[in-house]
Amino acid sequence: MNNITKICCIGAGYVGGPTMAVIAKKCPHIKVTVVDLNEQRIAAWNDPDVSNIPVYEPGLSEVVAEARGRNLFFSTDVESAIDEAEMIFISVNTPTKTYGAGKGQAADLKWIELCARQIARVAKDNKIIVEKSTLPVRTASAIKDILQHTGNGSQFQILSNPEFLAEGTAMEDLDAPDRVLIGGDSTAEGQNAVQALVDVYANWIPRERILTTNVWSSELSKLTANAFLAQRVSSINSLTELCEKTEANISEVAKAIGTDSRIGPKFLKASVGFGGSCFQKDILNLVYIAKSYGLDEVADYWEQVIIMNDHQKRRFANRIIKNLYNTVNGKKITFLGWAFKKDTNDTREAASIYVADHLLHEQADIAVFDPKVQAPQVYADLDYLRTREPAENKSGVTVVTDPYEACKGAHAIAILTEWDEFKGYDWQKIYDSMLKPAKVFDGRNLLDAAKLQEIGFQVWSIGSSI
Ligand SMILES: NC(=O)c1ccc[n+]([C@@H]2O[C@H](COP(=O)([O-])OP(=O)(O)OC[C@H]3O[C@@H](n4cnc5c(N)ncnc54)[C@H](O)[C@@H]3O)[C@@H](O)[C@H]2O)c1
Ligand SMILES: O=c1ccn([C@@H]2O[C@H](COP(=O)(O)OP(=O)(O)O[C@H]3O[C@H](CO)[C@@H](O)[C@H](O)[C@H]3O)[C@@H](O)[C@H]2O)c(=O)[nH]1
Repeated sequence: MNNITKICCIGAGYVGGPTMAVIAKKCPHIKVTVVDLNEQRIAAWNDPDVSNIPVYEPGLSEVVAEARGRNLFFSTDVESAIDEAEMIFISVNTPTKTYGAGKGQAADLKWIELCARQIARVAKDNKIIVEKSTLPVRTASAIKDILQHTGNGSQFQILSNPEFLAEGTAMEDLDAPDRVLIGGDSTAEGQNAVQALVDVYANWIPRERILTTNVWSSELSKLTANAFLAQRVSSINSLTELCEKTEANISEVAKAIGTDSRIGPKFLKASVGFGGSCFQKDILNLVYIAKSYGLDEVADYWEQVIIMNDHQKRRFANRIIKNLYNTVNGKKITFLGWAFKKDTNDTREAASIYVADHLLHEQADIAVFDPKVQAPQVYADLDYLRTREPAENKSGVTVVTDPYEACKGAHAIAILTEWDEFKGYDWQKIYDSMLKPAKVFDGRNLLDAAKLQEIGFQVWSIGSSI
């Protein structure tokens, strides 16, 4: 089975779409079919105008335009794609459970199980199943259990191949990853399957960057990588508060420690708090797994990363309230940015949602501008919290499509996402249109605080006493 010619990927989301587009681009000899139950999403992937594909990532639409219809296909016909493929990637969502045992911590594997059952029902010959979704360690054994009982004699090999791309840089990350990780069984059949997947990636990735391990190490490495990355953000954020009290400056501290080659400069950018669909979910999952083995100290250690992140988001909102003379009731506060980071339209777990929610409790009047996020998404994010009626979210928040319009008449501007375009705005024009004193709360340390102060703004940057 070493020469794979047909791949299917179940799940056409932020991972399935870009990952498969890159495989299709790099491996024109492989037919790649991405399937999803969500008809609207598949229709968007198939939109003749590639600028309408459902995931915004710099460089993605060009790759889709090149490969779509040649060897890259998007379809809702899940069964045919499973039947046809030699290798099936499972790239469905694995969110935190919102009910039952493990509620609020464990990963909800409902969709993974559905995939396994569907493969078991449809497959008529041997297949390699690749876990691309982020999964709790030992999930492969559950998938195997389901697949081994098909009764039709088909053989399945389960591989773990976690994805490490970050949104906003997905295409670069997929093009030249630090490493690709593949976990498989140590049996001859398992190693054959590993080799088949290594051969796919070796079409463009140097062999020495393709790491192979056992399945469990691979599954656990994904959760560990995210826990370590998020821990760095919480560590630097924990010190922002101390900097504000002591006249130290967090950017200077980050630079000073980041030049130590043992620490390194990346992931030391202080912020309003990390967001995204992965960090919180994966750490909570790690915490849950540790607890389920009775490892309470291990669980507590990692949970602290989330506690610090929640504190940072709340602290930012409280800082705005305090600075606006302890009341934001009826005051217009403009959010520049809603996405969880720049260069993506993804808003899952974005800090903006929680900061807005906190300010809405205080009856602020919020205006939102984000270059890539539209109004329905903003309201859906707030409604998902279920902290107030949807009508109240609608009346408390206005989503504006022009940044200058968004800032007009505002008491304060809060920077929630580090979009580059915010730096190039005409800040004098914005200042002139605002109520005075005009305040900027920079949750990303994005703007030049000294320049804004020269214009007349009162500026508060995270982790400095400005
Ligand atoms: N978003 C990221 O940057 C990122 C990076 C690395 C890993 N991951 C992991 O990858 C997985 C997918 O994440 P995502 O962000 O792409 O999620 P997503 O929600 O964007 O996409 C998942 C898709 O799977 C589809 N789906 C669910 N069940 C299905 C089924 N039974 N049959 C067909 N389609 C089905 C959904 O309709 C949805 O479109 C998660 O486990 C996540 O933790 C995400
Ligand atoms: O120094 C930093 C770095 C990041 N962040 C924030 O942390 C969050 C996550 O950022 P990032 O990791 O760049 O984006 P993700 O797309 O969430 O990617 C993470 O989560 C993915 C899903 O598992 C993994 O594949 C990636 O390797 C991992 O970086 C965002 O809100 C960032 O603004 C900071 O505040 N400071």
